[in-house]
Amino acid sequence: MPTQTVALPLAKNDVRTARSNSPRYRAIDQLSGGDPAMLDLIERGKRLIDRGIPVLILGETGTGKEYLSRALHEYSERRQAAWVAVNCASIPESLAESELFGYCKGAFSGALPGGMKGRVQQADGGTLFLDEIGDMPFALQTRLLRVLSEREVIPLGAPHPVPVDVQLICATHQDLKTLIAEGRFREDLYYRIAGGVLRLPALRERADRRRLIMQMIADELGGQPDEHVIAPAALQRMLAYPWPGNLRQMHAVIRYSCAVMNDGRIEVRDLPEELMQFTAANLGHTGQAANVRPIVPQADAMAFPSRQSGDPLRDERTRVIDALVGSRWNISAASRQLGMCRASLYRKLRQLDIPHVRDQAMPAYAVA
Ligand SMILES: Nc1ncnc2c1ncn2[C@@H]1O[C@H](COP(=O)(O)OP(=O)(O)OP(=O)(O)O)[C@@H](O)[C@H]1O
Repeated sequence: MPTQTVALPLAKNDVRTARSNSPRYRAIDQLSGGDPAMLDLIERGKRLIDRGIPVLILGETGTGKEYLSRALHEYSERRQAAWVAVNCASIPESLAESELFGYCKGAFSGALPGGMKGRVQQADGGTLFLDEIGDMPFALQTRLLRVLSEREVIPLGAPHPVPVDVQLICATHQDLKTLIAEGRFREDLYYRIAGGVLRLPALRERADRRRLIMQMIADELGGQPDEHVIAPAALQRMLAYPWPGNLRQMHAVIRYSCAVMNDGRIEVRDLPEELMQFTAANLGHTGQAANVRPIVPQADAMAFPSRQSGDPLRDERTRVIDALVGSRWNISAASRQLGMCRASLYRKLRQLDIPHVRDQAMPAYAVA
């Protein structure tokens, strides 16, 4: 199945030129681990895709917009033809027109002798994925609008238009309505590209995080999902973490953890720094608590006096809090996990300034 990505000479940040090294795309039905909003979105996407309706995928960075675009193409009747991705944010304005629409022999000095087919024409019969559409230069928006309404392109220097038939999928993390209000995005183009809008949920809002984590670990290690490959405290931390970088960040964390773990099991110490430093108590400060289901009454993190970095007791305190949160404050289970008796754990709580949950009006910890 042909796949093309833009590798513009001056594009410094088109990360997708690396796709050929790690193209682990998923089929459309594998994009959800059972999250109801995702299941609904997938069903709507499947119904839309072969109707000649342009699809607009919205979502925060790293929520899987490109994966969804690719999966929709693979599901569609156009799957035998090309899926051509263009990152509108990384096209230098001076090259944009020729890259997108192509040019004829001798169109300008420095042009390839035989001319060049533009990306739109390369996607003929298949799918054109315009990523970061909100960053498309205004002048180019006007040209694109014409292509979409006339269903033809005029390569630079060409005497006649060339008909094209593409399924258009656009994506952006930006609020296009705001860009329109600011005069940075054409309203008529918006209505042309937003035939069907699919809004991907942020990872912190998804109810299928546990299954996603297990599936990503299984993919990384090869094999079936298996909860034994991750310690409960490490899993709890991943479930409670707000994932500002969404699936991209989760994937990177899992790759890292699988690379550094010992004895085939991910422990808290195998998590990268941002998760090591994260304790559920941070939720009170990040404002993410609304997306996280509390296991104990919600709380003010100040209830647990925090220790500064460099404090030798800090790591131990984090480890103890994780065990307590992971066991839902079951002291016997937490002490077993920490390898100490119940009396020692109570002593530790006093030594590390961790008030027992029952002694607080509003204890601080939450898990997903
Ligand atoms: N369903 C999935 N399963 C596993 N990993 C995924 C999935 N979706 C996305 N990823 C991971 O997240 C990364 C980002 O995905 P993708 O490029 O589709 O997101 P995006 O929303 O288009 O990002 P951006 O807004 O930055 O362009 C992928 O490279 C992959 O590592």
